[in-house]
Amino acid sequence: MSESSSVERAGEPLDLSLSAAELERHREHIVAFIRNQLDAAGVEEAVLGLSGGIDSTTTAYLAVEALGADSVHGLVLPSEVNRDRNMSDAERVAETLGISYDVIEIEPIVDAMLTAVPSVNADADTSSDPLKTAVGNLRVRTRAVLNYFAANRRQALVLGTGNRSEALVGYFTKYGDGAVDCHPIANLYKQQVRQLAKHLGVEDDLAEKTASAEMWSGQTDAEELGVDYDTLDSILALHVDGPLSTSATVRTLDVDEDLIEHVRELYERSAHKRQVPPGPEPLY
Ligand SMILES: Nc1ncnc2c1ncn2[C@@H]1O[C@H](COP(=O)(O)OP(=O)(O)OC[C@H]2O[C@@H]([n+]3cccc(C(=O)O)c3)[C@H](O)[C@@H]2O)[C@@H](O)[C@H]1O
Ligand SMILES: Nc1ncnc2c1ncn2[C@@H]1O[C@H](COP(=O)(O)OP(=O)(O)OP(=O)(O)O)[C@@H](O)[C@H]1O
Ligand SMILES: [Mg+2]
Repeated sequence: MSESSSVERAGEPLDLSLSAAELERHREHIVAFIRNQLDAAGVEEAVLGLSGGIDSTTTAYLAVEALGADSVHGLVLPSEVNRDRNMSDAERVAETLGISYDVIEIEPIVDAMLTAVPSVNADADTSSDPLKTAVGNLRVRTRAVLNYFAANRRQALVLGTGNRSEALVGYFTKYGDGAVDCHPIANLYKQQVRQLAKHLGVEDDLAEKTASAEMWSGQTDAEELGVDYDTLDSILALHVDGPLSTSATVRTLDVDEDLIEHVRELYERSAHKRQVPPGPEPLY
């Protein structure tokens, strides 16, 4: 990766866009998937976290199509680092869809946990790694606890919002936003999620919003990953999911070889997040 820019971009990203007919097939396939997941679990409701971002918005639209508005419940869970605009967008999504939702401030819960940890004092500098990531992940895992409390209470499943791009590079918190019962949009690369969102009627300002995990102020996915999603998706499709060699991927996308290696390393290092936690072989 070059030193000059913190976000690498391909000269010629791959066009992964789906045709209208393909988008319609994905829509039907995912809607059927959600219904099947609930049927198999013997429950009638689903809950999901609403962040105002495109992954949760798209998943919420699909869930309402699958189950009806009365069977979907949203959790809007602001922390001190969430932008107000994103939280009001999350509420806008719930209101547009006509689903019930709770707004629960998570910072007091996070603060209580940090206060309870002896080695983290109240004045600790949480703005630099590794504490910054640890606290960010604590916020994400606090949301998972609240999502499961809602699911237990309502006899519901927790819908995840992970897409294919995030899953392949491990860009999620293990047992945080990864702690869910199923991921309806798991087959779609990030740019295809945006496309499906527009196809479903999600407003453009939501569909085109810059992706952010909002684990700390000012975080964007592209800056942290070191690559923008169109480029990341292209490398994943050609080289990680697909058969192209490093050099062929470099030529096709007009990117540095270092960037391909960076993405492959993210993929390999995050294998543990895509697996069930292992134990030793049985001993007889
Ligand atoms: N090889 C290995 N085998 C088994 N387990 C391994 C392991 N390496 C680490 N681990 C375990 O995994 C932990 C690290 O994983 P984890 O706790 O997830 O932490 P980590 O991967 O360091 O951080 C989460 C990343 O996901 C991003 N994120 C999180 C949430 C949402 C979004 C979003 O897009 O919205 C993005 C976040 O910005 C950050 O870059 C280690 O502390 C260790 O417990
Ligand atoms: N403040 C929040 N309140 C409730 N749920 C949240 C909040 N922040 C994140 N989440 C949950 O965690 C998921 C993962 O966050 P992520 O940022 O990857 O997705 P997104 O916000 O929907 O889309 P984008 O990646 O484009 O920002 C969200 O889809 C949502 O379900
Ligand atoms: Mg987000």
